Amino acid sequence: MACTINVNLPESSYEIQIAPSTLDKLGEYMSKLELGRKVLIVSNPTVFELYGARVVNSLEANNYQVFTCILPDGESYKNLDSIKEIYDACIEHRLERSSTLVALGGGVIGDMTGFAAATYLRGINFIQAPTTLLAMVDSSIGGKTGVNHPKGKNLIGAFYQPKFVLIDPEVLQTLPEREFRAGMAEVIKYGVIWDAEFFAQMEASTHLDSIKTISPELLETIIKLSCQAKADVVGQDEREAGLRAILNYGHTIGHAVESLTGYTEVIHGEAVGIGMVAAGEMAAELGMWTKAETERQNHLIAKAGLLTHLPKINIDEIITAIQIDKKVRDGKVRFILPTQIGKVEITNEVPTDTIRSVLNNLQRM
Ligand SMILES: NC(=O)c1ccc[n+]([C@@H]2O[C@H](COP(=O)([O-])OP(=O)(O)OC[C@H]3O[C@@H](n4cnc5c(N)ncnc54)[C@H](O)[C@@H]3O)[C@@H](O)[C@H]2O)c1
Ligand SMILES: O=C(O)C(=O)C[C@@H](O)[C@H](O)[C@H](O)COP(=O)(O)O
Ligand SMILES: [Zn+2]
Repeated sequence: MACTINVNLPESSYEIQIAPSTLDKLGEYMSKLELGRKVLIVSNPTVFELYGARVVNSLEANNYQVFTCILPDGESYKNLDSIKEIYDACIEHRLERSSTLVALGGGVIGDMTGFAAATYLRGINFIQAPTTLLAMVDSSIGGKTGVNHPKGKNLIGAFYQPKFVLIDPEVLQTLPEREFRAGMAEVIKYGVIWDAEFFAQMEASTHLDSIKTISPELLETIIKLSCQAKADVVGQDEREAGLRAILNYGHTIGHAVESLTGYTEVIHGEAVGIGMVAAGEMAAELGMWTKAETERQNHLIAKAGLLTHLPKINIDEIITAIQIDKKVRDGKVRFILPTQIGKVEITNEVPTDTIRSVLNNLQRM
């Protein structure tokens, strides 16, 4: 299944390499870029125990001097304290401008490592080695890096691109099923916002809800088409001046749900699934697409084993939380809403009554 996808950008194009056992080739890939000899691997105990030795061996075999920074596991550690731990390790090991940070883990590790790389010495090299489905198909690509603030998701960050992304799909075999399903939410997102054919292919498939039973061919397609969709969008609008906002489909309500449930009860991908259901229902209320299309979308989300109703959260708190969404303009919350499977639009404003009634209905389900 080896394949290369290019992320074409004005100043910092790079490759996404997808191949089995590719983690063992990280050192080799790095050598081609003529980077400095010092490398700091940023990971967490869960992932490092499983895959750290392979990455260390590959780097050492290519004459890199390797250091590690192992952060606690979990979204609740995606904060500035963890970034300070990365800076401390960089300083302790005298990392230089030519040195490299390697993010080995899911989206939490990837977002934090990218932010530390963007800011340490005003910018050093970084590489994404994603180990969750979500990180492979979404967070490792496109250069959105950052951390959460107690008041909301990803409020502090920078756009900063990796030198390359190395995807070894075999590592998904150890991923907990819940995390696999969460990744499927971002995969389904690409079908709704960008690729109707891909959506239909998933609709016609079975076993979308388990890494143990999904067919290897479908998994391969899912990773490739998702990476391609993300690369296409980011290639047209690196810094979210316009088009890129479509990648935020489902995230306005999703981020509020995630933060209001303390980042553990509902994890990112699950919250995005609920957010897509809410956005689809809003679009139907506003006559932007049909009820039948909403049901097609919701059916696929449910088939991937994801929640389609809103957990018990105070709806006023959700309405308040969405006011700090990054798409807010002139104080108005803007939503990405679908017009048909494969197409979405950014709205100017959705009446608060519509938001409230959709959320109420989703909670009663
Ligand atoms: N930058 C972006 O464009 C972007 C896009 C989407 C999501 N995100 C961010 O990504 C984060 C979510 O990332 P995530 O879903 O990868 O969660 P995560 O990073 O928390 O990883 C999920 C869990 O899986 C474990 N894990 C990772 N790989 C494993 C493997 N191969 N085997 C066994 N266990 C493994 C991790 O230790 C963790 O416990 C959120 O913070 C979200 O905001 C960023
Ligand atoms: O890459 C993007 O652009 C996205 O919006 C991808 C999202 O899946 C991701 O969760 C992103 O981190 C959300 O961005 P934010 O700007 O709303 O924090
Ligand atoms: Zn996301």
